[in-house]
Amino acid sequence: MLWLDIGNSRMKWLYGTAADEHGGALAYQQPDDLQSAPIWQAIPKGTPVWASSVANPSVRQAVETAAKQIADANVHWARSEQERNGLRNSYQEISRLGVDRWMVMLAAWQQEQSAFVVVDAGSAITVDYVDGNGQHLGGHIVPGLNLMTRALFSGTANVKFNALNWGEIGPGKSTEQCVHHGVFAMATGYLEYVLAQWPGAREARWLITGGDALRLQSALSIEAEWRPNLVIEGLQIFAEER
Ligand SMILES: Nc1ncnc2c1ncn2[C@@H]1O[C@H](COP(=O)(O)OP(=O)(O)O)[C@@H](O)[C@H]1O
Ligand SMILES: CC(C)(COP(=O)(O)O)[C@@H](O)C(=O)NCCC(=O)O
Ligand SMILES: [K+]
Repeated sequence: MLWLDIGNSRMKWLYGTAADEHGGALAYQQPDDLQSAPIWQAIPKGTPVWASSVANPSVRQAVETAAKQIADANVHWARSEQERNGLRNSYQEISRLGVDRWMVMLAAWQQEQSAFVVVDAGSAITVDYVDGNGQHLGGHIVPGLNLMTRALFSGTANVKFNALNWGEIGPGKSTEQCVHHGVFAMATGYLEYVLAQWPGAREARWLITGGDALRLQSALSIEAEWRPNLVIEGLQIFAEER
């Protein structure tokens, strides 16, 4: 089985048999970039593929084409649901909830069976709160570290630079430092706000995933369990019983 987690910045994969398990990630600009992922050449022809995607339909199309042409494989797409295994979606319009958010909640709920907050720090930072009965209480969507930085780059004339270096929040003494420290303070300060203001959040278990998870985890005042493959773990639950 090949498992794919397709976000707005990167495709992450896990190919698994007990004897042979490997994972990887590829950042993409254009949908077709994903056709060059090395995983397509690495899997046996006809391998079943399960995927969660929050990218646009042309990305889905590119993935289906690569799977078919290179690996003769069909792709099964996960979707958000009203209820599964006692976990209940709070959205009125079920399918509007990002499927990656549903996947991480499924994985977290299976493990915890008690109240949890799950943070997915990718292109966007999503935070979802589930109570001890499996009821999704709702969540937040805010821009991630990269997106916040790019918003500054695109909306100002003199704030532009390359290397990205997160982790500090003190006063900066260069454009790079001022942006890095400030944006990191926004993200961590925001999460501390959720922790302090959502009733019961401090008593809940916290889990964190996504490309910026480790950086944020180390800055949080609450212990959040780092689970790098949480979307794929949810996908495996989704694929189990249909
Ligand atoms: N090679 C990379 N390309 C893009 N983002 C990266 C890369 N390595 C780490 N990141 C960080 O990961 C974040 C994106 O996380 P990820 O979980 O891959 O996003 P998404 O699921 O939205 O595709 C960015 O904010 C960035 O800081
Ligand atoms: C919020 C998201 C953009 C996060 O995507 P990501 O950062 O993982 O690329 C994605 O879950 C999404 O497109 N959600 C749909 C809107 C919603 O969940 O309400
Ligand atoms: K996310």
